[in-house]
Amino acid sequence: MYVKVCGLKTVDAVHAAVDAGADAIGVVMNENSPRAASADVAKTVVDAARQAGGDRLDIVLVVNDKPAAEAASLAADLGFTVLQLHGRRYAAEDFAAASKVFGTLWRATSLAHDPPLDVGAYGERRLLLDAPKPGSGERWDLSGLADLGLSGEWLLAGGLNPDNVADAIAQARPWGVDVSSGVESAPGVKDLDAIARFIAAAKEA
Ligand SMILES: O=C(O)c1ccccc1N[C@@H]1O[C@H](COP(=O)(O)O)[C@@H](O)[C@H]1O
Repeated sequence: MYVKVCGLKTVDAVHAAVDAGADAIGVVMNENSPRAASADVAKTVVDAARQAGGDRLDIVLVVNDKPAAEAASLAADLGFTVLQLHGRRYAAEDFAAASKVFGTLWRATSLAHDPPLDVGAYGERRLLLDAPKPGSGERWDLSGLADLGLSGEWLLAGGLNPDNVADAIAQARPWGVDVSSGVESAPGVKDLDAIARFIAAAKEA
């Protein structure tokens, strides 16, 4: 099981995730998020992630409030390896614009937005299915997901935590999982022990 831990802002959190076996870490650069990282913080996290995780770790910039081409330039300038364009504001033409500037794109969406469900529909490398409110920590209805016939490299997100991730995997059968609020002690503050527990639970599922 591929595991991404999102919303990291500190070097300690990067080390906790990498040491526990995370496959990807995410940094949110979204003004209204409790996890919003400045450019300086993002650069520090990216450098620590590169050093700790080497080439095997995906280092993901997450945005949902910036024009796609601007987000792509930011991802390139700061040294990210993946750009996650999150939410319904990003249409196929936004992915086309971003791909001129930056190589690896992920599309994050919600079933509530009735998106195309085939991975790569907008030229993205991976698809992430999230709750309607990104980064809210709210659970959403996973029943029926396994019947949608999703295939390929898609990640489940939204309201996951160390205690529910194994059940969520059994129910939805994703290729990977993604967590943010569920490994925090307060909004924007990562709980290093919860990060390790989440990764262990997902990998054992
Ligand atoms: O975390 C945020 O604040 C955020 C802001 C804008 C776009 C996406 C954001 N987070 C993404 O939401 C998923 C699920 O979060 P949670 O586990 O339910 O809190 C997270 O993996 C991020 O990719």
